Amino acid sequence: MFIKRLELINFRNYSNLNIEFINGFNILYGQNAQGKTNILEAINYLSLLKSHRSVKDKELIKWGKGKAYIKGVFQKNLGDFSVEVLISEESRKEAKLNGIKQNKASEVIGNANVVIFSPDDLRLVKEGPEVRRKFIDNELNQIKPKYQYYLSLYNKALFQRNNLLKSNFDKSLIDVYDQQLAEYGSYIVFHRIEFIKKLSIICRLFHRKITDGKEELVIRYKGDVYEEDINKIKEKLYLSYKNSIEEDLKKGYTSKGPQRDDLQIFLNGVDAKTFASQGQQRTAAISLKLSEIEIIKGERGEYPILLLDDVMSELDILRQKHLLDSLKGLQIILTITGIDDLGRLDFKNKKIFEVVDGRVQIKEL
Ligand SMILES: Nc1ncnc2c1ncn2[C@@H]1O[C@H](COP(=O)(O)OP(=O)(O)OP(=O)(O)O)[C@@H](O)[C@H]1O
Repeated sequence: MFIKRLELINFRNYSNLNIEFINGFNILYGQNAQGKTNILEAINYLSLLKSHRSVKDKELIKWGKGKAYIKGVFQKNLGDFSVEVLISEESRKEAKLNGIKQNKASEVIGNANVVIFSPDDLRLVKEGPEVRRKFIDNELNQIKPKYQYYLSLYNKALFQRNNLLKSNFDKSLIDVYDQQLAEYGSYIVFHRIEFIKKLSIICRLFHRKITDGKEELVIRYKGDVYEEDINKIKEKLYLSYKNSIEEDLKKGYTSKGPQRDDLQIFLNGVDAKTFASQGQQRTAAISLKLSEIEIIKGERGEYPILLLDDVMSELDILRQKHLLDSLKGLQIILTITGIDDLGRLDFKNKKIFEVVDGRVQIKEL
């Protein structure tokens, strides 16, 4: 799949942008704070209907304006399709697929498949569990259209249960939330386990290739409940909320459930978070991200669009080469700040855009 055209009106620092990409290697080049990441953010928004930067929709609207508009025209094997979103200060966002307004976000999410790789992802192994949960959730949001819906229902119920724990509450109400959390949580845990199983096989192979067979990467789901059957997950989750009520009352928050899940990562048999070098951790992160691309290909039958946000500068030459060698055949949209970096990116089919203060022009080298 690839994006042919992107149109932005009053999105971040863009008043009006119309940009045509090639099905190859697209380079957004420019100094800091010019609007390179904003373009990647807009493309990613068309895939997930939310920003990858954990910001509220309103922050995406150009300062002083009331609405922001994003449109992307994509091409996949079966033909072209478009996704449009209108984000407004006052009302709910409106999304269209092929020009037709959709009432359910799940009808729009995941049509455009995008993998975004930013310097934060290079810290996937090193950072706390929330980064790894986000990695898993973003992937599942794309391949399971209902996942984001269940996740938001879960988070709402969790927020209400936590509020109840902190207040003078009627104890019987807690059970209502325990049932809701078990219902929504079982969907989340079931799909996370299934995804991590697939991911573990693919990333092991990738990692062997990237490290010339020197390192063995093993990943494992770490959660309160591990079962294959969704009903068993539901039963066990329900029991874990029930059994932890005394502890939760003391703590003032819900101590069990998928909001605490993690991904354990081992390199040659030892915990990579604690024992691996920074370079090894980064390489493992690359293997995980590359596997994400393969999983989307497996589910959707086509490669996703790959957005690389300033990751090249954080990798040494050898890792840059391994990364780029693994990416042939994908549409890549990449941001860089240094013009010198361009020489190192040895791609034939490329288009270079210079980004200056919310304006983009094609650059011939
Ligand atoms: N809602 C908004 N309205 C107008 N301008 C905005 C808005 N949000 C962010 N900006 C501006 O967008 C610019 C940042 O753009 P972006 O994050 O894309 O930078 P970048 O070119 O990727 O830079 P870097 O190389 O530092 O990552 C900043 O100048 C910021 O002030």
